[in-house]
Amino acid sequence: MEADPSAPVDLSSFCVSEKYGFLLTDPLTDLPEYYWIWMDLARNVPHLVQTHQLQARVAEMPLLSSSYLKGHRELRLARTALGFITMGYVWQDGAHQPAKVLPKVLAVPYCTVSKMLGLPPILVYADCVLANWWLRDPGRPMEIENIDTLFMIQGGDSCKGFFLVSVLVEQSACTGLQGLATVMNSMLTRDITAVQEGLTVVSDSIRRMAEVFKLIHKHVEPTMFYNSMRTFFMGWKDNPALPNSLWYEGVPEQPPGLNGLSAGQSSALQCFDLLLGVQYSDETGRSFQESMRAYMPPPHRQLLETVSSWPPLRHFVLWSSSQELRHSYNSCVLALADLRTYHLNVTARYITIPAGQAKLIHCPFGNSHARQETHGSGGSNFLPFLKGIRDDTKRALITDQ
Ligand code: HEM
Repeated sequence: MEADPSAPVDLSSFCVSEKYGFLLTDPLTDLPEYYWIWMDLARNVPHLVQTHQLQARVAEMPLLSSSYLKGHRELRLARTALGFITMGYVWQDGAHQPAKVLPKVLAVPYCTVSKMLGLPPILVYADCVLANWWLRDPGRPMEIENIDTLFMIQGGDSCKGFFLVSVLVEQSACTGLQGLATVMNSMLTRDITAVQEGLTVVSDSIRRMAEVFKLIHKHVEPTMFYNSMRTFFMGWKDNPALPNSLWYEGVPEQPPGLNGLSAGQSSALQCFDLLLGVQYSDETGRSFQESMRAYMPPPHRQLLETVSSWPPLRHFVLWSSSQELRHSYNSCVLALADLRTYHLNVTARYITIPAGQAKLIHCPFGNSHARQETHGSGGSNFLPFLKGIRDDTKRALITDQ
């Protein structure tokens, strides 16, 4: 879809809903009976991995046709189920002993469904967060006690907590996306007051995201995150444990090496960066952020392209000479920088500190942990990357000089 900056932005055309933002609206919880085996294995991944049975159970699976899947939500549920089975299958025996071949019964339908959705055949944020939730009581608000996951990986309640807190952070971004559309559309009509109001909505939403993010401390235990969950998030791009990537059996066109799961695959912060004109100064950081877009659903990717091709907000703020508008813009930039500072502190608690403890107890995984200390599951050398991107955010502030 080509961006047309003379026409107003309509978020629904990018599969962004008023109520749920980038989250999939009302994900289905079950597939047609024909696919019961996928759902059965996917729902039981933690137990089957724990007992080292998943690979054997996959080997017994029949090769199912994807052609009975109807509509977007069935495809998303099928993809999410196959994604959880795949991660469990590859990492069942630990970070040091991954499966090198994904068998045909899994690889073929997974690649087919992924192609239909325009996503790579690996578990991404759009699966395990955006499409992996349901409301226990649809009449009650979306709070952590009232939502649940469809699928999990190792890590018990911490895994559930990690996915659900991310769901709630995404939901908090929802009003910010409405604000973003207001800002973009009001720039077209040069309505300074409406741009300012839109920016206030965006910064309130980013602050709310940061507030909700704090729930992570209550619901995710650092050692569980570091020792149990992260292995299952790892991908097969530049991963020394899989030097030849993963072979998708029976698939004529082999996918390239694929990055592991990262919340960097969320479109929300990238959307706000593009709106505010945050420039990634470091080449590695820039290419990481850009590469993450291939792991986002195509309509969300298109929204990012549209925001990036819009007339720049920073120029508009400078052109307006309005102190109030400049203040609202700067307040938004600061809210985003604060969220990133908070996120950095979270990575210290969940990666740096447990990594130090693993070293002290002579972790048997040896080298595979050496990489896990410095690299995020998405594959970035995360500390300089996250610090750099936080500093880039601050640099977007409009000062008097
Ligand atoms: C235990 C909690 C978390 C940890 C340890 C963590 C860790 C990381 C790491 C290591 C990266 C670097 C990229 C990579 O290689 O994966 C990253 C990036 C990122 N994470 Fe998290 N993360 C956590 C939770 C979250 C949550 C809940 C969100 C929001 C939904 C989030 C949003 C992001 C974003 C947007 C990036 C890309 C960098 C940026 O735009 O600032 N993270 N995270």
